[in-house]
Amino acid sequence: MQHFEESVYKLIVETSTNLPGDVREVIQAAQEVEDSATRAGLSLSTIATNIEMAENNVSPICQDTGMPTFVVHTPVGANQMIMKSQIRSAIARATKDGKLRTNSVDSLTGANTGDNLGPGTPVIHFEQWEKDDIDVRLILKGGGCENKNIQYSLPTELEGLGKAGRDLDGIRKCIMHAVYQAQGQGCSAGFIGVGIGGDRTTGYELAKQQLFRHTQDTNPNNELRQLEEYVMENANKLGIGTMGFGGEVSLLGCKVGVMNRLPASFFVSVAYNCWAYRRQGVLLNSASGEIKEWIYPSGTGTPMKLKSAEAAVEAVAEHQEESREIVLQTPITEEQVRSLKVGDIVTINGEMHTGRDALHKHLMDHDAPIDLNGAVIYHCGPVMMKDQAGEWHVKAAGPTTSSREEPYQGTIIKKFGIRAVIGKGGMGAKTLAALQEHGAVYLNAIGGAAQYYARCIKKVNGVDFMEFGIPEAMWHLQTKGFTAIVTMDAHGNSLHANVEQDSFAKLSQFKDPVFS
Ligand SMILES: O=C(O)C[C@H](O)C(=O)O
Ligand code: SF4
Repeated sequence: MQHFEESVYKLIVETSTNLPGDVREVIQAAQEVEDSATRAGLSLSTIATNIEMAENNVSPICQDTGMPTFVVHTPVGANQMIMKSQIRSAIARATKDGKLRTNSVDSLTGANTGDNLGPGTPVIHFEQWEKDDIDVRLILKGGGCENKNIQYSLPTELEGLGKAGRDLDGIRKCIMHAVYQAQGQGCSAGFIGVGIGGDRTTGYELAKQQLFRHTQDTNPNNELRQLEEYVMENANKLGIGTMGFGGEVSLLGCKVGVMNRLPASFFVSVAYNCWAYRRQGVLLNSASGEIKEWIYPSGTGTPMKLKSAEAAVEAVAEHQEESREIVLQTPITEEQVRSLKVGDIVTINGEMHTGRDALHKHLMDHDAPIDLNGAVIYHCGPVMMKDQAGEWHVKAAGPTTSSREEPYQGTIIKKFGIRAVIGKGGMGAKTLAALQEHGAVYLNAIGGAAQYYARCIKKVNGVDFMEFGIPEAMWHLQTKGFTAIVTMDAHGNSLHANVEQDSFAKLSQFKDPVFS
């Protein structure tokens, strides 16, 4: 087993940096369906570029490298304690090498352990099997899509869909609702794993297990196969689209599993995974620990179709009446911001500042360490590495879900004179009102495009609040050519509110029984 740790390290690096071939195929099919001269089309081409960049740079596809979750099958007699300790070492090494973000945080104090190790992280499930080899599978599922998981207890009443009973049709309604409620916030278009039955814990486990299936497989259970096909055909009629921008493709995959339940309970558990569907596996020789084969097709065999960023932006600006291309230099003035409208594609040059949960909470009752008048705040928790000269470099830096900052954002815009907030998934009514009152905009960046945005960051000018940990610190970043779309403007318009309303109206077409 002398190679076991090295093999697990290779598995982690591959999973984080090279999206598997079967996942790429599905994203390519979505690109075919979606009109490229739309916001959704632009997002998909950015995603395609990002996938290629991650592979070439051997760097994280998305800065949120998720909760590392291993499922290991071992022959009888294999020493699971040694494997566990070597998996932990491989995780720490991959973190040190910038292949994983420091993602393990003390739930009570917020302290980051700095190496992805801590109570409950990483997650490792062992199973014994009759075979001689060791099968190690890993999924890196990020926090934003994890927040969009949902569990239903049947029977229940679902908004837009009515009663969902304890039968296949009730399950169907839950799944349609699950896709609707995620909107674009889990970086749609997504993949869902569904677990029918079990208890609250095993139901979610079953749902997550489905995400280990091959994207092109067929469910051996005939009823579930029909259900999967139904969902794939109909969920895309909701019109949520990539990043929740509206569009033809909202869901890329649906896999359903079933297990027994207690007479009193009937759970339908849904695990929502973003497009950055990072899962891979290796079959290892149990004597040496060397890799015998990879379990899912390598991404390298399925290159993404690329379009230059300029061409993609121009196509949208040319074909969408409401979209203009605008370049802004920071600091931004109130007048500049008030001239922007939903649909505009904005390119930012100059300094921006990262800030997420810890910073927003802090700024509510403290001063900022720098002048934020006219500033751009970027909801982002990057992957950072320090070189030998002590200089910081950005390894991955896509946006995080903005809605978590909804309780604070309006107050902070007002208090510090911030003119633009960049994030993903949109924000709520309170922020929209603050944008209008104080003169600011919300810009939606493409979730998961962490390499694409890292390339726009030319220099790290400084950092404050390192005590919050790397993802939560306030990084001052010098950017050039950072492009995002205005989805909430200073005139009370919100693309997110519109798409949510439209998709809600569409949801009710799935009210009538299908499987009865
Ligand atoms: O934590 C992050 O950087 C992103 C997160 O996965 C999210 O989708 O909000
Ligand atoms: S930012 Fe988006 S792509 Fe990245 S982990 Fe979160 S949900 Fe997934």
